Amino acid sequence: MMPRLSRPAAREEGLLPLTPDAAGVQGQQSLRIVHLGFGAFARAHTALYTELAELRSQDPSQQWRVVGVTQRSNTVAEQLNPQDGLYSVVDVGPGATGVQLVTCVDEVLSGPDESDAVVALIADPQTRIVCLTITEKGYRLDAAGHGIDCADPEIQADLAGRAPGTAVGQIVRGLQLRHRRDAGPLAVLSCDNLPGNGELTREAVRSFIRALPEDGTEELLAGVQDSVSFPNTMVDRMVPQPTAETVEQAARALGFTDEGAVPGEHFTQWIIEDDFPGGRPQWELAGATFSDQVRQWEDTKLRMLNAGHTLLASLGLCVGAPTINDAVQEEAFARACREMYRLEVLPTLELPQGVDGEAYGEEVLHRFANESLGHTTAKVGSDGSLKIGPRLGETITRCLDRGLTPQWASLAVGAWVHHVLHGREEDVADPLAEQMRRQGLAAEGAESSVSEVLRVAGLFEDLLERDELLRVIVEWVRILRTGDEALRSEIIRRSEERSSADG
Ligand SMILES: NC(=O)c1ccc[n+]([C@@H]2O[C@H](COP(=O)([O-])OP(=O)(O)OC[C@H]3O[C@@H](n4cnc5c(N)ncnc54)[C@H](O)[C@@H]3O)[C@@H](O)[C@H]2O)c1
Ligand SMILES: O=P(O)(O)OC[C@@H](O)[C@@H](O)[C@H](O)[C@H](O)CO
Repeated sequence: MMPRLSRPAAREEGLLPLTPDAAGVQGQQSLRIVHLGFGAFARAHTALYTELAELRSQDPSQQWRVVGVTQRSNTVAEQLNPQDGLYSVVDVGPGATGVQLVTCVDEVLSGPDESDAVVALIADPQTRIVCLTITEKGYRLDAAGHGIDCADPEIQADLAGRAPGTAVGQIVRGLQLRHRRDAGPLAVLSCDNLPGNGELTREAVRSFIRALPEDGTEELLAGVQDSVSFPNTMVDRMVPQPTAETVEQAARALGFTDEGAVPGEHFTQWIIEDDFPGGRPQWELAGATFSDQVRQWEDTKLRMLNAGHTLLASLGLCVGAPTINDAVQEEAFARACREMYRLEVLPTLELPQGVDGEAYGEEVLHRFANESLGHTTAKVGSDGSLKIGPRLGETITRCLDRGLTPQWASLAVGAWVHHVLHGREEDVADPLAEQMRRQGLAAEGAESSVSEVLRVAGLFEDLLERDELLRVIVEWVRILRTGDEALRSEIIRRSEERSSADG
């Protein structure tokens, strides 16, 4: 049997250098990143950038270490802690360069079970950055997205003073303690796929503080204003969930069993606002770009890549395509994606300087076709009630404002609604799944059924007053009801109709 990965074993095999003391590096100051939501993406992207930056840094006086925090299940803690925090990232698909061992993680704490320890770490002066990859739903925002949802029972329990169970609760309790101790400045860095993720996290934190029942909230708000930054950032790397094959690939490369190995496509990008008052790793050495055009990058990525992902995942779920690669191999679905980019997204998008929108779209489609990735339509298509707005809302609004019918973006919405209403119940992964289906199916007629699902999801409420949007979504849902072949032919027919109109 292959031995389990650990620091002593890896050192013995020459995978790790000797300990810092033995290597003679004196006076190192270890600074800390606390990463809330230490799932697959955090390990294959953000922590990997820290690892590579540390490896390439010429500055031995500072060393950055990461403590991961699980939020819901303790699987990652159970995988990484017996390995002394070590794990590997397996590059898969075109351009893959192999397996990278990540050594910068000290430990993984359990958010649910060790909440007080998490708060204490956030408050520790050596902690300079709190990162988040907690998924869209982890922010527990109100329907308008302007702050936390004070009606959420978990938020209420955190506000009432229990050891905090939500990510925003953990951050605020940590900031409270930090403020009392005068522990110095901090950056809170949301790396989730949300537009304006930094601003949105700032608002979540501020609204939580405002809702606290205790005294001293004004002072804390002022402290946050003075010493806590919330940089916006765009993150990009397709990271599917690890499988047994990932563990096997890592084992072949390392000679150890790595229960925490994660896969990722070779492509990776990170654009960040440079606002880290307590310092930061030299992530630029690992390929990150510090830019004042983060908003344009975020919009481009969300409205092109993530919207395309949502379109393909929803269509794939409707026709039984298990992966994004399977979905994009379907000529009709790839066409739908291209048409959405060409006719609806690009004409209404402000691209970052120097980016060619058409080439960006083609590259994204090429990345979707990575057959080694196994990115499932189930995972990408999950939580549609929270993802559709940030990915498709802006495109739909801007098209309607210009008098254009956003029929391809509406196909993504229609396919998702169809899946919610008629997919196998166990396949609809969404916090509102049960309510959307029950109320949607109880409504009389296709139109009411679709608008009921969208209403429960809090999507496009103001836009639905414009008949055009509801009409086109309902049309797609009707086509989807008639079967997969009818759907494919209708997509091809409409795209050809459009091409001949253009030509
Ligand atoms: N996987 C990717 O390709 C990718 C790429 C770019 C950005 N991201 C961002 O990273 C996020 C996580 O993706 P992942 O691949 O790591 O997923 P994952 O399922 O591996 O991990 C999700 C993490 O979020 C936490 N989480 C889930 N629900 C939560 C909740 N209600 N409250 C608090 N925490 C919660 C989990 O505990 C876990 O740590 C995505 O939602 C996205 O915003 C992912
Ligand atoms: O991670 P989610 O669930 O927010 O979205 C699923 C995918 O669209 C997403 O993770 C992409 O793979 C990623 O954004 C690529 O950078």
